Amino acid sequence: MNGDIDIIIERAGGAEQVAKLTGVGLEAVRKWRQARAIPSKHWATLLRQPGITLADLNPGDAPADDATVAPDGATAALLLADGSVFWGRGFGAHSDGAVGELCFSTGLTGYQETLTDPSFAGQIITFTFPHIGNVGTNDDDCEAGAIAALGAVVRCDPTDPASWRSTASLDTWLSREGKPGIAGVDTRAVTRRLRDGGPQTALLAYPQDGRFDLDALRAKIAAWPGLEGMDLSKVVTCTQSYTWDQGVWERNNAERTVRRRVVAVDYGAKRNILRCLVSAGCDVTVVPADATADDILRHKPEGVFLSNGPGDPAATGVYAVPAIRGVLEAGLPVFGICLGHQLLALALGARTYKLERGHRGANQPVKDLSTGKVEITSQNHGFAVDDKSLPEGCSITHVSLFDGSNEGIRSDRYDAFSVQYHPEASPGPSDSFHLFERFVSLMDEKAGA
Ligand SMILES: NC(=O)CC[C@H](N)C(=O)O
Repeated sequence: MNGDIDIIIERAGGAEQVAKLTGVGLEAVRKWRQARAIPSKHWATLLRQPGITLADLNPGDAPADDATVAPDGATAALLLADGSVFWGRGFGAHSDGAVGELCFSTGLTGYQETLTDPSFAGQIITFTFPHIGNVGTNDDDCEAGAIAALGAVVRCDPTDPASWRSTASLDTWLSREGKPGIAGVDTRAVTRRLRDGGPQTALLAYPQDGRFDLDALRAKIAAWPGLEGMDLSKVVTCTQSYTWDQGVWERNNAERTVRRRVVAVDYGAKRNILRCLVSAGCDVTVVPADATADDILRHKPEGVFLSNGPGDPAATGVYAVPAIRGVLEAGLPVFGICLGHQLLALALGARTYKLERGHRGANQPVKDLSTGKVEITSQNHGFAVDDKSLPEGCSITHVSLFDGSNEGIRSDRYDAFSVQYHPEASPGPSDSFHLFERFVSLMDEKAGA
């Protein structure tokens, strides 16, 4: 791409146009800049070409720690706790500053499912795939009734939706849902920071008046306590029990006539988990996260499902663990996914910890230790079960082939098993659907069927 680019250097006291490069591409601009050894922090650009950002001209560079003035064209900013500022173009809803944990997701598809996955409450998502928003949004692909993530960080400006299924653009949908987005960010640089430096607090600002008081925004970042110790299930769970009867559209389970009564505890459940349970042969009643064992057993379930959800498992465990222990002692089959896996582990006496690098994306290889088979899985978690803390009578069943962390357990004493990953996919591969059938088999065995 070649065009005219005005180079503006920003120094204390003001900005000065120092060059006009005509008919050049990005490479020429980078070389121009390198030849003059202009550091990032004195570097701003007024770009004549749409679609080029400051990040294009600073590939891999740390953005300026002391940047205080938004470069021309920037309407939004992503500030990290380490002091860095990424400028970009805002879309979606205006925000004076959404603060939370910044994470990255490597999924190539499914941004709508990702943004609505309740497990992302308290988090700002950086999408490593550059084209986000290009197929728009619709009413069917939501994993919950609202967007759970605090905001979206993307590389390219979302284009007009190109899909017959789209009913609203990403921009319109985010606006409607009151969530901000920022485009034009060097998401590779953001991701490297998280990969190398671990999880950190960040703030996404897309102010209506276009003004950025960076000191005030940094104070907001400093005041955010972090996800550790935070129970967010209570924020995203349902307020009342309800039944769920919709299955997965591409799975026809009509041949299964015997159905099993399952209570699903909603710590922030994704809809596709409920659909998979129905398709595997379950009649599902969903109960709120703080349901006690008695509340659960009142529904006379044949099995209990523990859902995914946001936040720190240890914090949610304060009320979830006693309920799960009651269900285990009642002798019911139990199946947990993600937060449900972590809570089951806590109930069995193990510990959880915060990962150095969370697993988020639809390309995570997991080995099933009993069969030796590898499944490509969908994942979204920042905490994990500490293998070493598993008590006797509890086995490790699955392991991550990325970092060796725990991906699944089974109890020898109870009919209970769980996985850290998301067998319901959405988005992602459905290699692991068989786990829902395994849960139903446990209930069949119990019923003597
Ligand atoms: N998807 C989930 O259930 C996430 C579990 C938990 N909040 C974590 O980050 O590890």
